Amino acid sequence: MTCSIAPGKVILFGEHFVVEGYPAIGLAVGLYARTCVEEGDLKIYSRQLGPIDPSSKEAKPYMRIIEEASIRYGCRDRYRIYIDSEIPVGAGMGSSAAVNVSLAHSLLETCGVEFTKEDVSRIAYLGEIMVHGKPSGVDNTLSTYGGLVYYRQGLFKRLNTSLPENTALIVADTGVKRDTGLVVREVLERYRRLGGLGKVIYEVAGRLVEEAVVAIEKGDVSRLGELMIVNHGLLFAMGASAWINDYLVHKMINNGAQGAKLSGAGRGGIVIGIARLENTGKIMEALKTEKVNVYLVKPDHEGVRSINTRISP
Ligand SMILES: Nc1ncnc2c1ncn2[C@@H]1O[C@H](COP(=O)(O)OP(=O)(O)O)[C@@H](O)[C@H]1O
Ligand SMILES: C[C@@](O)(CCOP(=O)(O)O)CC(=O)O
Repeated sequence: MTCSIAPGKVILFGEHFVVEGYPAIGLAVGLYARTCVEEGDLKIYSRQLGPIDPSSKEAKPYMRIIEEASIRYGCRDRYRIYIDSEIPVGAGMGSSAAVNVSLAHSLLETCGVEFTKEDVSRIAYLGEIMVHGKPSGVDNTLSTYGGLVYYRQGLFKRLNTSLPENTALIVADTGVKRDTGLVVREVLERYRRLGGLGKVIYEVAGRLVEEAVVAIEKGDVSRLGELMIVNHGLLFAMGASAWINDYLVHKMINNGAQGAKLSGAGRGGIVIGIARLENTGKIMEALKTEKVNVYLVKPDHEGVRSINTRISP
C-alpha cells in the first residue's frame, strides 16, 4: 500500500473578483488529506464519509482519476482506495482538491510509472471538474505544489516568499455550508447591476492584490492586515458576506488580529485572520467561545508527497 498527503488552501486575497479576470493570491496550508492506494478489487473508503459506492456521484472524481491513470499511464482500472482528511469539507479550504491530488499521486506511485507533479495536478484537475464543473484550477495547483501562488486568468505564478516571521494565520470555520455556485452568480449579478460603479470596485480589488504582493515581499504585516480588512469590505459590498463572517472578522480584530476577512466563496465557510504570534492565544480563545472550529495554520511549501503511515478502515 502506498500513501500520499496533500495540503488544503486558503485564498488570501481576491476571491470573486478573480472570476472577472482580476488577480488573486492563495496559500497552501498545513491541513492535509491523506489517501492510500493498493492493488485489489475496486473499493473506496473514507474515514470521514464511510464506504463510497464506486457507482455513486461522490465517487465520480475518483473514478475519473483511475480512468485517466489507466488510459494515459497503463495503470490498472481497479484499486482499493482509503481516504482520511483533516480539512473541513465544503468550507472553502480545498478539501476536494487535496483528496484528488493525494489520490492521483498515490495511484501513480502504486502503478509504478514515472511521473511529475504536473501529471498529478493535471489528473487531479480532471477529478475537480467532476466536483465543480469548471474550476479555476487554483485548488489543485496549490495542493500539488504548495506555497504561495498569485493567479490571474488561468496563469499561476509562485511567489518565492512566505508570510512574515512571527506571524500566524488563524482560520475559523463558521460551519455554515454555502453553495459556491450560487454565491458566485449573485455576486456577478450585482456587479452587472452596478455597471460603472461595479467596475471601479473590481479595479480597486485588483489593485489591492498587487499591493498585497508588495506587502508580503516586504514582510509588512500591519499593511497586509489592513489590506485584508479592505478586501473584506469589498466582498461585503458585493454581497459575498454573511453576518457570521462579519461578526468573526470583528471578533478577530477586537482581540488583536491585524487583519481578517472571509476567504473563499463567503456567506459562511471560513474567515481568516492574521496576527502576531503573541496575540494568537487570545484570539483563539475568543473564537472558541463562539463554538466555531478554529485552526492555527502554517503555510505548506512542499505540496503533495508520499508518506509512510497507512490508513486501516
Ligand atoms: N474526507 C473526505 N472523504 C471523501 N471525500 C471527501 C473528503 N473531503 C472532501 N471530499 C470530497 O470533496 C467534496 C467537497 O468539495 P467542495 O464542495 O469543493 O468543498 P471544498 O471547498 O472543501 O473543496 C465532498 O463533497 C467530497 O466529495
Ligand atoms: C469565489 C471564488 O473566487 C472562490 C471560491 O472558493 P471556494 O470554493 O470557497 O474555495 C470562485 C472561483 O474562483 O472559482
